[in-house]
Amino acid sequence: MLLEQIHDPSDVRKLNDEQARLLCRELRTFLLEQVSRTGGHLASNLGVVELTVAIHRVFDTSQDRLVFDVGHQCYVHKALTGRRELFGTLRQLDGLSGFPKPWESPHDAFIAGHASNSVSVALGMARARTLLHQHYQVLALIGDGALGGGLSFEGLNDAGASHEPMIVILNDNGMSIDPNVGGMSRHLSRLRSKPGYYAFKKRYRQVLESSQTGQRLYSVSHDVKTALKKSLLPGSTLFENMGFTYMGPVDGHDVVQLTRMLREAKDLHCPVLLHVHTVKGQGYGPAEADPGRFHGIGPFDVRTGSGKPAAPSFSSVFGETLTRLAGEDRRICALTAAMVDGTGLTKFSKTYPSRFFDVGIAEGHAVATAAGMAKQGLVPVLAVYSSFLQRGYDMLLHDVALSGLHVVLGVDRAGLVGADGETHHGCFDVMYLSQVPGMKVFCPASFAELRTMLRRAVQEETGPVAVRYPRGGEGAYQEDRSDEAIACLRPGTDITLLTYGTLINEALSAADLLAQRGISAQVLKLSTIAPLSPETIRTALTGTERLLVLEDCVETGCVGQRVAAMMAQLGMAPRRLVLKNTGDRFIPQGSVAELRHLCGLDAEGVAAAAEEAVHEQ
Ligand SMILES: Cc1ncc(C[n+]2csc(CCOP(=O)(O)OP(=O)(O)O)c2C)c(N)n1
Ligand SMILES: CC(=O)[C@@H](O)[C@H](O)COP(=O)(O)O
Ligand SMILES: [Mg+2]
Repeated sequence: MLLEQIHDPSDVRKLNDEQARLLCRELRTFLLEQVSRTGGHLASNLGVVELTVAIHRVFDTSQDRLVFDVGHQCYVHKALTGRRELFGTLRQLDGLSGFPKPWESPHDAFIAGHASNSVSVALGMARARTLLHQHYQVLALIGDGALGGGLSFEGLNDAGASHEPMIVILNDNGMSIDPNVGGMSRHLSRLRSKPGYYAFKKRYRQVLESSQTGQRLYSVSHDVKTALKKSLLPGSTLFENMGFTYMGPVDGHDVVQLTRMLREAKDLHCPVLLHVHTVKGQGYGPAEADPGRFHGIGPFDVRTGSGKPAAPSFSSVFGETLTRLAGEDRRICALTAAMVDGTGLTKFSKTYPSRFFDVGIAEGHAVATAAGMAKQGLVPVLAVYSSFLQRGYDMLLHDVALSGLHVVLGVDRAGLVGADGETHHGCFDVMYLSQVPGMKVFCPASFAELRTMLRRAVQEETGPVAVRYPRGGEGAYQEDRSDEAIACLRPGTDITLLTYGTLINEALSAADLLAQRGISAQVLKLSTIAPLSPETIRTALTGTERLLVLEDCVETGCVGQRVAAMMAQLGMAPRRLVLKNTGDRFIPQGSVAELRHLCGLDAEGVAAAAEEAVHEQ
C-alpha cells in the first residue's frame, strides 16, 4: 500500500499525479475502516481527501501554517503527518484527538474546535511572519458553514484589505451539518454554478495583456478595469470586492487540478481565496446520501452504513416537549445556530417550519435576534450547545438581560461531553449564566424534570431563563422533584452531598458506598442554580457540619463557591467544605464515565472525598 509508505508529508511531495490519485483512493478506504470502528467526523473528512493531499504536495506544514476551521476535517492531515497508526485511539482518553492539537504535532498549527476563527488566526500569523521578517506560507481551510459565522466576515474584512500574502481555502460542499443556510450560502451556490469563472477571468486577462489596446486599457485606471470586469464578468465575487484574488470554483475531487491551483495561489503573494467545490461524504454512498448523519457518527457497519439506533436523550425530550408547547402557543419559536438535529429540533422544524429558524453558525446573532423577537412579543427558545453559547455572552448581557427580555435558552451539552474534548465540554455555563443579572437557570436531573422545567421556563417565567442539560440520556434517577428548590433525596447525618442535574446519580451511588462504610450521607438536589436564595440555603443546610458540592463545571464561579459564600454571610459556614468539580483547567477527551473518574466526580471519587472529610478532625 502506498499509504503505508507515507511516513511524513515530504513523502507526499515526492508523488507524481498518478500516485497522488492512488493515495487518495487508499485514504478513503482507510478513513472508512478507522472511523467505522471508533466513530468520528466521517463525512467532512471524506470530502477533503484530495484537497488535503494537494495541500501537502504544495506546502510544508512543518513550516507553513495550515489553520483548520472547526478542525473536524483534519483526519487526512493527521494520517499524512505521522499519526496514521494512532487512529485506533481516535477521540479516546489519551488517544489521538479528533481536532488539530499543536501539542500532538508540529504540523498542527493551531488548536480548533469552534467555528469561524480560522481567517482571523491565519491573518494574525501572516502579520507575525511579516513583522518578524520570516518566510512561510499561511493558509486557512474553512468550510462554507463556518464561513457563514460572523467572525469569518470580520477576518475576511481585515485580511482582504491587509495585502498580507495568505490563502483562504474555502471548502464549499453546500453543507453545514445540515444543508447550509443564509445569503452567503446562496452567493456561493451561484458561484459554484459558474465553474468556468476563474478560467474565463484568466483568459480575459491574458487577452487584454497580449494586445496593445488591451494593455493600455488595462493599465489606464482602476475605474476602467473595474468597468471592464463588470461588463465582461457580471457577478464578480464578494471576495474580490473585499480585496482577495478569487480563484475557482475548482473541482475539489481532482487532486491534480487542485495541486496546480494551489501552486498558482502560492505564487500570487497577496490575499487569495481559493474556492473549492467538494461533496460531503464523497466516495461512500451512505455518507453522500445522508451527510448529516455521517457528520459525526458512532461506530457503524461499513457495508450497510447502519449503526446503533439513537436512544432517547435530553435533546430529544427537549425537542418533543418544545414541539408540544408550540402547539399550545403560537408565539413560541425555536432557534438553532446550525445544530438542528443535535439539539433535537428536527421534529419542530418540520411541524412548525414558519416558527423555526436555523440562523447558521452564528450564536451571538441567534441570541440577539431572539432578543428582538422577545421584545416584539414572541417567545423565542434558542437551543444551543453550552460551549458554543460562549460566543453569545455579550448578547446575553447587552441584548437580553439589560432589557429583562423573556428569551429561553435550552443549554444542551452542559457539563462533560466526552470524545470532542477540551473545546466542547460545557464546563463554563454554570459560571457565565449565573452571573447574568436576572437570569434564572434550571437544571433538570431527569427527562421528567426537563419536561416540567421547560414548560415553566416558557409559560411562567418573564425574564431571561436557561434550562441546562447534558449530552445523552438520564440515569437511575427518573423522578420529578422540580417543584422543590432543594429536594432531599436521602437523609443523613455525617455529611451532605449537594448537587444538581444528572450528577445526582453519582451522589446517590456515593451515598450507598458511604453507607457500606458506616457513613451516613444526606443527598440534596438543587432544581435551580441561579438565583440561589439565602433562605433556601439556610433551611436546607442548617445543622450541616460537612458539605460536599458536586458539579461538572470549572471551580471559579461554581455553585459550591456561591453556596459557601452565602453560608459564610449567613454565619453558618460548615466545619468542612469539599468542592468537587472539573477544576480551573481544560478537561481532555474521553468517555464521560472516564472523565468523571478523572475529575473525581464519579461515585467512587465522591465517596472517597466524603469519607476523608468525615474522618478529618
Ligand atoms: C461556534 C460553533 N458552532 C457550532 C459548531 C458545530 N459545528 C461543527 S462543524 C459544523 C458544520 C460546519 O460546516 P462547514 O464549515 O461547512 O464544514 P463541513 O462539515 O461541511 O466540512 C458545525 C455547525 C462549532 N464547532 N462551533
Ligand atoms: C465538530 C463539532 O463541533 C460538532 O460536530 C460536534 O462534534 C457535535 O457534537 P455532538 O456529537 O455532541 O452533537
Ligand atoms: Mg460545508
